[in-house]
Amino acid sequence: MSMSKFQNHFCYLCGALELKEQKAVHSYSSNSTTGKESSRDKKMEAILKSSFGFSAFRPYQKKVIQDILQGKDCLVVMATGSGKSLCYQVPPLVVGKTGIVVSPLISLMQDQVMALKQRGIMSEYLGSTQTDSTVQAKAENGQYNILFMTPEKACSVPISFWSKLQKAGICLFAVDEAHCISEWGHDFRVEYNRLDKLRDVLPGLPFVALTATATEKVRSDIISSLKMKDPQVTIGSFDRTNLFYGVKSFNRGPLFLNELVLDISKYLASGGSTIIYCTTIKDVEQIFKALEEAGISAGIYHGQMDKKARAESHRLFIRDELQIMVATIAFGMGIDKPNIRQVIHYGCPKSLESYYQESGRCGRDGMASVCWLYYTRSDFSKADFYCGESQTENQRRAIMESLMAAQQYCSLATCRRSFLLNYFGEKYQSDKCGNCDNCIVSKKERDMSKEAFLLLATIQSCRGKWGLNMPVDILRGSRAKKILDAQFDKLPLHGLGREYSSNWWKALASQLISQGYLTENIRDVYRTISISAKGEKFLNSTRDDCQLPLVLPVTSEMIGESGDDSTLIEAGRMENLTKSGLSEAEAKLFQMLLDERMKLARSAGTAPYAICGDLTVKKIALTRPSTKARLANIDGVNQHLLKMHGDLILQAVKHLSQEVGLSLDGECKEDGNGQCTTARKLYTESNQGRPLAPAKFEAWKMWYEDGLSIPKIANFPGRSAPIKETTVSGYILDAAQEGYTIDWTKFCDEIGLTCSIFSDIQSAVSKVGSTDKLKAIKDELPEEISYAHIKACLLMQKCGISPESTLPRDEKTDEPMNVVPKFSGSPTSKQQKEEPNVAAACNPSTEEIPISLKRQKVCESDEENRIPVKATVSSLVEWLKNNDGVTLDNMMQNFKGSEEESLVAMLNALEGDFVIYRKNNVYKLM
Ligand SMILES: Nc1ncnc2c1ncn2[C@@H]1O[C@H](COP(=O)(O)OP(=O)(O)OP(=O)(O)O)[C@@H](O)[C@H]1O
Repeated sequence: MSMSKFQNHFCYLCGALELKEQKAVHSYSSNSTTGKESSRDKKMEAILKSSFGFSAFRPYQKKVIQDILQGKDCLVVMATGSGKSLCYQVPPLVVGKTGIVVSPLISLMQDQVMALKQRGIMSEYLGSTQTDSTVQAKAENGQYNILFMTPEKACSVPISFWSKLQKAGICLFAVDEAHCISEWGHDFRVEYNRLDKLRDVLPGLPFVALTATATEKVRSDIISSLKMKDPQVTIGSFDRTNLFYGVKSFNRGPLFLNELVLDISKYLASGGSTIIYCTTIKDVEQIFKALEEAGISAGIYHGQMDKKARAESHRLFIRDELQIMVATIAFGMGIDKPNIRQVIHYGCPKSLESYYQESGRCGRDGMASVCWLYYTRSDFSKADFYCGESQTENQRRAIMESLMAAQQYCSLATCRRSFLLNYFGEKYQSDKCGNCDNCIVSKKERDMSKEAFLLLATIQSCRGKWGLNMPVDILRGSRAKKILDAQFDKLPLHGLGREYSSNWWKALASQLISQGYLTENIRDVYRTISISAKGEKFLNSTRDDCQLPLVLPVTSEMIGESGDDSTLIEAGRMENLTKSGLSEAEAKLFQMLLDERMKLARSAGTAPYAICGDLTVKKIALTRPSTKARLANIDGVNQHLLKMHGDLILQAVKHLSQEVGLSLDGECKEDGNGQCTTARKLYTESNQGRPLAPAKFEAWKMWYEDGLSIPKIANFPGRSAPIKETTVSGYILDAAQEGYTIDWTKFCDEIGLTCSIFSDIQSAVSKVGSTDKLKAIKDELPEEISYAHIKACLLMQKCGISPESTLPRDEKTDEPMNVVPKFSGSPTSKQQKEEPNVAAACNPSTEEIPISLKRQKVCESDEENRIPVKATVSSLVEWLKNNDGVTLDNMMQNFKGSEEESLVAMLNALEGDFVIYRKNNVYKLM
């Protein structure tokens, strides 16, 4: 499609959809203002955190997921890296059915399956390279949350596969890279055209098409090809705000190669990945060799390599074993690596469409990343090469127009982002984005009216019959045959522009084209240049004694020539971008944590980004969490990551922070969507008691600090064999005995020690007459009263813990507690206190003092009303069930009997366990 057609289609597309989008946005916001989120919406949000680790949906994601869940067909056109995949990944987890995703490349599917598995999501792919013969059978039984398929496979599996899967449960059929359906798309795939056959096989199933590039023609092709019914069309912005755009002109040769290698070696230190795209295999090999000679290991990828070598190169790059990839654009669509920090184009690409796509492969995780384009003037004369296979004049014109747009982008003196977005039909609100070389480098400007006059006058003399080379050569005083033949050497202007290079004059011409003084015309694969009406006006108004000023920016190609020596600020340097917002020590820690992640990925046989994203590592470096709860609250940390690697990460954070001299639980300086708040110390070293046996200490730590329940500790993964729950509760009691703080309310709640059991144990002790022989006491009691109950009861009395405010009321009898003073001796003043003891340590120095407990009626309702309500883990969860979305203040209002610290401890424990999650300091149930 020609550039102008492309633009027109795009404008139409955006215009036509504006209304629909506005409606969607409106209905969405009015829903949200009612504050009544449906339970499905709540589940979506909970899954976003627990499975993906994210605290907020990106624009359009929620709307698309809601549409899919309502069974609607959807067409989603959103920029590369905007998060389209999440739109088909969340619904299967919400409804507990399989989502089918058709994807064009096996390598792409394998990478996605790898990343999903790291999130604990059941996922597999079916395609020619699948070696596990059980996958298909498991798939049809609905064992996967997400099943990827090549289009060939989707069309060739027997109908029985689909009918079985329908029985097991299927919730969507997604077609990724849906532009492959259309012959107008840039990657047409015949097999995609046969997917519509599945419409009849899977009636009523929502079909979801997703792509990053779709003109109106492609969009309607997708809709009709997939027989979509009244699809919901969502079009996101094409602005990749985290990408820096920069352009540099260069001269081919060893000098520039040295400069490039030097630049690359600087980037290496920052740890990010780089792709260098070349326009020819020769360039790929040359750069690869230059890097190799400088001792920099890089990957190489081009169409003439065999399949195996290409796959290996791809694998090493994806897994961060190689930081740099030098490639032709054959290294393309299968790149799903979110942490590419830099894409360099060595040579101008053939169109702005391909540049947007290729450069868009960096920064998919949203972190600051850079796109540099290096061009030489000779790149712009490759039209006949690109037109080589085109059949018609129209096709050739389209290719020429695309190349001219890319050339215009290179020569631009104004905001590059604004130019790019305008080209794709999206209006950019401002003249300056502040994140491209032209916006951040203050360019020198000067009056170039004299030079403009010379150039325009010479072009006028050529009468529009020539391209730009001829007038430039005339000005430079060339005596080439073509000049002599045309007698241009006789022109008075001949040789008047010798003081500037050809490229300088061409750079001036580019500016005069973009300002409308010159016009480029296409004639087959040739371009000619002529004066526009504006240019003529300028020429006519200029006389010897009076020349109107024409102030133009000195572009990078002009720098260094006759007075145009303005200095360019080094802009868009990666090392500055990735480490922005980090202090020197934090940057060091960030790098160390990236290395740790690499080790973890190697041992897990996966890619580092699949463990967790760079942005998450950066947030860990900024906040340095000391507990699982704090780690869980970081954006990007999901339940699976915490379970599999949480302990290792916390250990690494602890010792690496120490190494660089940073304290734990630092404040996040990034906005982080409210993720990073001031840390609160829950306990100090002095809270801890005497040394304990490691197993006991570990059990206490997991229970009290990490907030795990007794059954969870007993069955904690990673132990060679589970231990008994009674052993765990025994360990915790031993810790309490040694002076370690424990939350008695929580403990009694977990072991089921109620008022009436407590009372029964007291009677038994009284009957036996001593606390020495536990067995004798046990024998006096019903079977269901365990040793743990007896031990806890005795220790509570020993530690002076008041049972009336600690123990839950007996559910069966609902009777008032009848605690009879059975033990002899007199209580200490501490023991007589009626204040609740929530998180109390047993004072190890306390002598065993038999105590006499007062007879009380604490469970009576009037008494209950008088005593402020105190939270237990279960009562807190129950309350959150009915009051989802509450702040700590709300909780303190409700549980007036609980100290803030105790509430925070419980919340942290629940958060670390992924029972609840916190977003902007509002707590919600998962
Ligand atoms: N809500 C979110 N919050 C934070 N990060 C997110 C969110 N949604 C997606 N991401 C991250 O954004 C990155 C890009 O997402 P994704 O791969 O889905 O992009 P895409 O639109 O499919 O891109 P492409 O067109 O290149 O395939 C991934 O690293 C993903 O984990």
